[in-house]
Amino acid sequence: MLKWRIVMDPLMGRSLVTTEIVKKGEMVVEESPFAIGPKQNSGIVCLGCYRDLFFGEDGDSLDRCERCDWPLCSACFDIPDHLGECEIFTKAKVHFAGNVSEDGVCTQLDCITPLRVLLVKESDPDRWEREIAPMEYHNEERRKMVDVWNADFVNIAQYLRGPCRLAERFSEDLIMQIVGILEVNAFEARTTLGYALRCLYPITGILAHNCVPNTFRTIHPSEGFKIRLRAMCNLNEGQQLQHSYTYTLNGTSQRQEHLKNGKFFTCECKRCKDPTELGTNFSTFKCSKCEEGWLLSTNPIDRSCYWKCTLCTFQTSNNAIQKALSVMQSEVATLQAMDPSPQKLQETEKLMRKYRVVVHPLHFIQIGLRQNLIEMYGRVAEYELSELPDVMLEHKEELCRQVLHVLDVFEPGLSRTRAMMLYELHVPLVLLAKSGFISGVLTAEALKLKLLDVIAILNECVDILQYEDPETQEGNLCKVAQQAKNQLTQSVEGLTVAE
Ligand SMILES: C[S@@+](CC[C@H](N)C(=O)[O-])C[C@H]1O[C@@H](n2cnc3c(N)ncnc32)[C@H](O)[C@@H]1O
Repeated sequence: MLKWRIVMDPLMGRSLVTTEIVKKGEMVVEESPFAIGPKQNSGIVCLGCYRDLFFGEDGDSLDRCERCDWPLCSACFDIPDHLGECEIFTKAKVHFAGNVSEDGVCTQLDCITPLRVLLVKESDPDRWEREIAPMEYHNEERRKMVDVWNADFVNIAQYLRGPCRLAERFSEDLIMQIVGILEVNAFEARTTLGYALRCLYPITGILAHNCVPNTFRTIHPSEGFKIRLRAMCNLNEGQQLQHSYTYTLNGTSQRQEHLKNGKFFTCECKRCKDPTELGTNFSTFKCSKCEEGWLLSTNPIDRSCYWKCTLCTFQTSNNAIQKALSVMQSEVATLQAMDPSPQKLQETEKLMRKYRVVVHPLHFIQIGLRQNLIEMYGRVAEYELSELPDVMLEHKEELCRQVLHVLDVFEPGLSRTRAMMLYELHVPLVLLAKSGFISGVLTAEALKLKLLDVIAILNECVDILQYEDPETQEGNLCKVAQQAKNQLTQSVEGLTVAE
């Protein structure tokens, strides 16, 4: 029996609920994509493997399909995904110009994924009617975004119907419906080499959004981009299945904006409505008047709200807060654009100190900076693991624990980000335990207990990552974490023998 069924809600439209109790980690949905293709606004990519391709200014490139001359690397010359559009482009003699805009976008490729959906619709009309036609596409709201709508209309609908000679097969309305369906419902996936693409899944696409999701998905590039949806925690019968359409480690105003502009709704989940973001203070500012109190939004889902101090009478407009946030975000973005280096690490520490007087220590800006630091400690020159003194290892440990603290609230249970953080955490813990033992601060018994704690941490990491495609970066990390766990287990056994 299926573990899900579709229900209708006047506010959310269709969503999925469980038909039985589902245990943490249990699979709820498994399906193959209806269609896959390049992301909207991508650069020039291979239409088979999505790797970036180099095209000269005059459109010169070796990576062109021999038949239609559209971008295709030599390894993908006979890939089935490309055959449909290849035939159309060849017949219509539409030349791929190879132009990219200043920001690196190749608009000529925007038509590919909608065209692939159109071709599957033609070959399997029943499946289209059953699975894709009922999907939401928010035409009314999309039309109001005049520039984007017009660009899609010209670059996709008119391009396919005009130069590609498909006017008799596909109407403008149908093409624009598919453009909307892809925007609202498609998932981003990565190939085994890490190149991005988008995939449209009929069932998984029905999932409702929540800023604290209760499911997690793995997409398997080595199995034709099959998707598997699992329970992140134990679920009751009849419980709505939810995942996050947005980045959970963004603050409420950022998540709200992304959902409004990209998915056309206002999220009214518990987390969004709570000014403290479930007690984490993920969007909380410091009061600039009394310095002791915290500034909290009076209504986080209303852009015209104001912010009030928890201790004094100070209040300020949401506009003022958003301006302060965008200044901080652009400072952070400048820093993030730098290649990892000792200078970048030091500047990140400096920025974190600077913001201490502006926002709560667990504010999302601070958590983002911590994530950057965690990645750099142990990996950049002068801060390599062998060079880190205990005090810096303790600092890395603390950074990891703070990120894990917010993840406990926003992604409770089986979360990929949590697994990555646990892996990062295990490194300073092992090194600190060993240096404590060598310096005589820790007895062999105390060392053993510490290493057993680390084994438990790696165990949880492997437990989460075991579901990933072994050919992906995450799947690879699972193997590495498993090896680290085995080595530590051996060390602990060795310790026991020595006692
Ligand atoms: C990926 S679709 C989900 C399936 C869709 N409800 C349907 O009937 O096909 C995303 C759309 O569902 C609605 N939706 C999903 N989660 C929602 C939520 N938490 N609150 C309000 N609307 C939501 C929004 O209209 C959103 O654009």
